[in-house]
Amino acid sequence: MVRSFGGRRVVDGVSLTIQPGQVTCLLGPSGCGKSTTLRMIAGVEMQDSGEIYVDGALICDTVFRVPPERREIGLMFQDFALFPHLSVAGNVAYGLSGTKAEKRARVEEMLARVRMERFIDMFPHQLSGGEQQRIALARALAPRPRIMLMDEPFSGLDNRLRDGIRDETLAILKEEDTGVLLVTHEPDEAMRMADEIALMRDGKIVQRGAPYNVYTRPVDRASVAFFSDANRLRATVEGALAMTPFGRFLAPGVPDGTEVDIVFRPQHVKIDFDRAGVGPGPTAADGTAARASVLRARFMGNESLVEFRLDHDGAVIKVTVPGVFLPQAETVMWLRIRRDKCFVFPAKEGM
Ligand SMILES: Nc1ncnc2c1ncn2[C@@H]1O[C@H](COP(=O)(O)OP(=O)(O)OP(=O)(O)O)[C@@H](O)[C@H]1O
Repeated sequence: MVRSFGGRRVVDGVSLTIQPGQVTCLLGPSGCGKSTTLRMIAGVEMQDSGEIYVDGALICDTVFRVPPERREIGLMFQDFALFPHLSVAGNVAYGLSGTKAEKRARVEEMLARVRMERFIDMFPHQLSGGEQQRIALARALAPRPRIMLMDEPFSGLDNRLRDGIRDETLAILKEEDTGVLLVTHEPDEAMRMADEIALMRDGKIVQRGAPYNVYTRPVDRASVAFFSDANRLRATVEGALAMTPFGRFLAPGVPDGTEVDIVFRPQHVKIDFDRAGVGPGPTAADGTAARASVLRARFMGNESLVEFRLDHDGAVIKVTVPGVFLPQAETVMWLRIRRDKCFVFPAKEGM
């Protein structure tokens, strides 16, 4: 699908398949086109080109268009948007067809599913944020949508509530066997919820896969950096090898003279104390140790973040260590990088 605003391609050739019972997370930084993609699928935004199918049936191309309310798509957005003048029962019944008794039965079933039966005659303003969120889920699922579209549905909730509600929501969606497309800019949320992550940047999906694969086999440096802090060493390739203070890295197929970035996460750096100016010897798993001095160290709760300055070229390397580790500034130490956790990417200008 493609959608441009003012000559800028905000969604640029996005193609997605959502499977029943599976949660696909469209993950990316603010403004990359996630919501616009979702809005086109929902039918509240028209694509410039592209087609949308539900269960093999065309629901929208640039000529033909099933209206949003007939797409059998459930929607859930950040602000819940419950109807304030309708009771909980009225909200959940909205969008249901059938006799009064059938509607009532489905409302009761859905409220039981979200453990909100007691609230059936209350009004939205009498409910907490978490309770409203559950009603919004019940309302969206009541008509048995074939796909659920969720746009940052948990971002209005406070942190402590969020994890619990996320897990509950996920369990209910799985029970209902609904296919879900969930938009989020939070990697943690995507890792927690997704069967598949579609990583989006500048209107394009740059990578798709199970959370583990997207995290451990990123396609470029920006993808590494999107999930966590990322360290970078820039090096020039000679004879398919990139020389760094941490030893040589393989750069197969990269022409001589090309610059590459060696990228690694702070949790994959090992620290050793200096022993009379000597560090640990080189190993196949961790390469060569490089001398560095502590710039600053901060306690982060579960871990400590220590920033080092490399003797070699003054580059700053971030290292996380579980628990409390707060060495004094200027302490000399030796750093090694876990070789199996490093990525070698072509260097990009300005990055
Ligand atoms: N109706 C519109 N008119 C003009 N520009 C728009 C319109 N809707 C979206 N845009 C622009 O398209 C880009 C993508 O917006 P979109 O809301 O899809 O991003 P997003 O990835 O969902 O971001 P966020 O997480 O901040 O919601 C933004 O730069 C936005 O300003």
